[in-house]
Amino acid sequence: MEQLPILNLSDWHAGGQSRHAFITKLADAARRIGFFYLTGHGIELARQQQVLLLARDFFALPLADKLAVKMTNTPHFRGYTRLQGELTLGKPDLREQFDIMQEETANPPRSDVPKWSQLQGPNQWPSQLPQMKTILLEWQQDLADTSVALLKALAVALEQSETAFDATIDAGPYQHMKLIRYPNANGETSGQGVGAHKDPGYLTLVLQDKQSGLEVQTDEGWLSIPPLEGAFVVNIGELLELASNGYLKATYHRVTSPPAGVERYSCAFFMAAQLNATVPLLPLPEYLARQALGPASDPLNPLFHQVGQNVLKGRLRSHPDVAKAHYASFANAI
Ligand SMILES: O=C(O)CCC(=O)C(=O)O
Ligand SMILES: [Fe+2]
Repeated sequence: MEQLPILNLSDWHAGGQSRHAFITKLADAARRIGFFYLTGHGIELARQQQVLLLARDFFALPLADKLAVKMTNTPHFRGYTRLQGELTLGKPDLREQFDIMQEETANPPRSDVPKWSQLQGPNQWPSQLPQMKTILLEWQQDLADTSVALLKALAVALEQSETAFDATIDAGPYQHMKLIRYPNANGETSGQGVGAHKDPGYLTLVLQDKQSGLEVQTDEGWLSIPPLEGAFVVNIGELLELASNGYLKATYHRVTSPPAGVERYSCAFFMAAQLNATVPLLPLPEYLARQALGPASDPLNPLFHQVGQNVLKGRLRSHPDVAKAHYASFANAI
């Protein structure tokens, strides 16, 4: 079975022939597989290792310390989710995670503002790891910059202006990241680290430790994506599939629990349009439009051009405990 293509982002920044070759390779990977490795992004190996180490330190804290920053504390979908606290395909995922988004102030809940404005708010930080806030916020910003460069390259690959998506991210793209720990299945439960899903946003960048487990759906079955030192695994999200009328592919992927005696750590970063944006349907030239099959949307996750509503719906479905605690009347309505 084939390997994922490796794209070097410094080719995009170099311009000229290198940029041209990068765009051609990117268009092919994003259309055929929806996944690729990214190198040349300028984020040093030492920082990648630091973030994975931080994940280890955080998950090694006593459960009570982790629960002090649990996601259900607030309506903003940030903080700690314990093992099996999240659902994919209606089934609990065998992973624990710590989520942050942009550091923001909360909007007072009011009936005349959209419900998704409650996604915004402050992050929760564990007092035991005082360095965590600075490290992760800088990391998140650097990954946002990297993903915006890729978004521009994808616009060019679709024969659009580099600025085609700018209006949807001009107040800063939506940023969301998770530290994740996957324990081994221990023979007790299914090995669903995370069930098969598509990511909802524009682009996802995943950093894996040395342990495989990520798998991508292809015509020939599930393709394993082993870690490649220094590289991020990048995938296309549903908003890009939607914007390109299905020319770009948001691909199903999943994580299988590691074998006995092993655990797996990863850090996933999700970039989307800003919450108040409406995602454009790009006017593809005829020769590309002919190959656009229409978005093969996940029937369990209907696509919304309106980003805030789309993001909130996904979060409510993944985190039923937060939905119950903070969105009770609303969750029933969608
Ligand atoms: O942990 C990984 O490698 C990927 C996780 C993932 O697909 C997700 O959280 O959306
Ligand atoms: Fe994912």
